[in-house]
Amino acid sequence: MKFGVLVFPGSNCDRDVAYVTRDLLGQPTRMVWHQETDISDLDVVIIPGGFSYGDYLRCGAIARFSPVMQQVIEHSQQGRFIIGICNGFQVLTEAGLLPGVLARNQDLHFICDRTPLKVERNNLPWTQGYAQGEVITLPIAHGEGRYYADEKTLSEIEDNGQVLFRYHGENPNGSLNNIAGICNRQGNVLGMMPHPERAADSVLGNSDGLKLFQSLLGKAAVLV
Ligand SMILES: NC(=O)CC[C@H](N)C(=O)O
Repeated sequence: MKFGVLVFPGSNCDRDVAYVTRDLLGQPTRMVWHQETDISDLDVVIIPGGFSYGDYLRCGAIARFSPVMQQVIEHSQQGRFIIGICNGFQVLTEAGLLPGVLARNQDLHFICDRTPLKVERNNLPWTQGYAQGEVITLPIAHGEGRYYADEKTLSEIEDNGQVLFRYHGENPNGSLNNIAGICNRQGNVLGMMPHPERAADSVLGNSDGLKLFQSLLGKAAVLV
């Protein structure tokens, strides 16, 4: 399965995630500079964490205008897999590929921590390696992670089962309904604030994030 990791000026988790897909999982992986316009060779697009364009204005607000994003939108329309992690989640909401927004954390501080998460739904390629309701721990590191959506959107994503991960116990940033990760209606686009790539190698003492990438392997790239 071929993975592509988008690189914007200011991305800083791109190599970490490529280490997971290429070195830990042995999958072909290439870095995709944000000015590229042909990503048709990819099965999975990863939008990594970081500070794209310095995250001035609003996180992800400039990155979504990068040339590659038109191809990312087409990739999603074809039902192929896209995962946005942290800054990548922010880019996906800014691009309109996922509903809602990520606003400044409730206490206005940048948070760097480890947090328990509940897997809300395990019948998607992303999460099928986990048990339904399993509690895992992943690192978080963000200043704008407070998930917000208007009432109608929020009840739609809840009713459609689009919430895949919820903060368990303490809510670190004030996200509505403790939301930490959601997918689009079709399930092929996933955005999450926690960093699974930072908890994928057991040498780091926690590999709860590895299954997220592992679960995808061998799955049809196109969901209906
Ligand atoms: N780790 C990240 O991707 C951080 C995203 C963004 N810069 C924020 O602070 O919210």
